[in-house]
Amino acid sequence: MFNKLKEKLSGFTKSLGKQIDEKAIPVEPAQEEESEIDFISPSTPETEEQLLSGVATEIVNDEVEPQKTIVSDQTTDTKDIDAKASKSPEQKKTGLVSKAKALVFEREFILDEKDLEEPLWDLQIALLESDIALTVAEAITEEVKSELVGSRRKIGKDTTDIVEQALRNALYNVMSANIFDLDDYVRNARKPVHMVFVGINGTGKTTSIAKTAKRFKDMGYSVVLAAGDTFRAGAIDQLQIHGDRVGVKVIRHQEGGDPAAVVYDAIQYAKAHRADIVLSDTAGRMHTNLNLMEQLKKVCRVSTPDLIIFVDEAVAGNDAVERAAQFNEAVPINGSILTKTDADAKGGAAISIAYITGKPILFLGMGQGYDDLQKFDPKWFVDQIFE
Ligand SMILES: Nc1nc2c(ncn2[C@@H]2O[C@H](COP(=O)(O)OP(=O)(O)OP(=O)(O)O)[C@@H](O)[C@H]2O)c(=O)[nH]1
Repeated sequence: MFNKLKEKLSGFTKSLGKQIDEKAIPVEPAQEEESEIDFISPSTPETEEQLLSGVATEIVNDEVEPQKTIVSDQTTDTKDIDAKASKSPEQKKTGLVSKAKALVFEREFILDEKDLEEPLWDLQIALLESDIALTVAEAITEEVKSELVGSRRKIGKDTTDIVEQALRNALYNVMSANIFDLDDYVRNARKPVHMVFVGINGTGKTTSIAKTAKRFKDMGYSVVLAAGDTFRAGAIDQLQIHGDRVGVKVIRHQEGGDPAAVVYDAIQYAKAHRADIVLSDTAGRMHTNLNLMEQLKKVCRVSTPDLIIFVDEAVAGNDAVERAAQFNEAVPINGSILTKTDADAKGGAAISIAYITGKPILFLGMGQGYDDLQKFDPKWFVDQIFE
C-alpha cells in the first residue's frame, strides 16, 4: 500500500535531513552548565578549587541524602556512597568536564525560506506525481514550510526525525477535515438510519455496501439493503447475492423500475420491522451524465437520506477526487469510501479527497473480502505511510 508515495516522502526526508545536518551548528551550553564549565576554566585558578569543592560537596550531598535510608539495610550501598564521597578533586573535575563536553556537542539549526525553496519544490513535485491534487500539495508544502522555517531547533542524532514530524503533521492536517465518527452518529441517530451510496460504475460501490452492512450487522444492528440500481442489468441480482452472503434482507423491484420507489419500500420495510439501518445502492453514473445525475438528485430528494456516501477507487487518483467534488455539488455528500487502497501505490486520492470535498473519508476498502473495510483514521493513515 502506497509504496511509491512512501519512497518519495522518504527521499525528501533524507535529503532535507542531510541539508539540516550540514547547516546545524554546535550550541552554547545552557546557563546552568556554563557556570560549571567556569569552575574548571584555567582563567580562574585561585577560585577553581574552592568552587569545585563547593559544587562537589553539593553533588555528594545530593547523592548521599536520598540513600541514607537504604544504607541501614543494604550494606553494599554504603561502599558506593563512600566511594563517591571520597572522589578526589581531580575525579570530580573530570566528571564535570565530560558533562560540559556532552553539552557542547548538542547542535541546533535555523532554516530560512531560501534553504527550503528547492526541497519544497521537490516535495511538491513528488506529491503531484503521487496524484495528490495541486491545492492539497500546496497546502502540505505550506504546512511543512511554516513548521520548519524560522524557529530555532535543537537536533539529536537523527535530523530526518524533524523533517518526518513536519511531514506527518502536514499530512494529518490536510486529511482530518471535518472528522466525523459514523459509529457515534449511527448510535445516536433516530432509526432507521438511511444511507445512500453514490458513485460511478465498477469502483466497488456494491461491494462496499455489503462490507458496510456486515460491519454494522456484526455490531449488532439490523440492516436492510435497497437494490436501487435498477439501471444496470444484473445489478439487482449482484446485490441480492451480497445480501444473502452477509445475511441481510434485500428489497428489490424489477430491472428498469423507479429507484426512488425501491428505496421508499426499503425504508417502509425497515420501519415496519424496526430495522436500524437502510443502505441504498444506486446506479453507477458518470458525473458528466446530466440525466442520470438528475435522477440521482430525485432519489436523494424523495428518500431524504440521513447520509449520502460517495464511493470511488483510490487507484483512480485525481480522477476520483474530481468526481467526488462534482458529486458533492450535485447531491451534497457527507463522506467518502475509498476502495482498492490495497492496490494503490500512490495514495493521492486518500490524501486529497477530504480536503477537496471538505467531507471526511469514512472507510477504506482494503481487499475483496467482506471484512476488508478499515474505518478511516488520519493518524492511522499517516502511520502507514511512515511505517
Ligand atoms: N482489491 C480490491 N478490490 C475491490 C475492493 N472493493 C471492491 N473491489 C472489487 O472491485 C470490483 C467491482 O466492485 P463492485 O462492487 O461490483 O463495483 P460497483 O461499483 O458496484 O460496480 P457497478 O455494479 O458496475 O456499479 C469487484 O471485483 C470487487 O471485488 C477493494 O477494496 N479492494
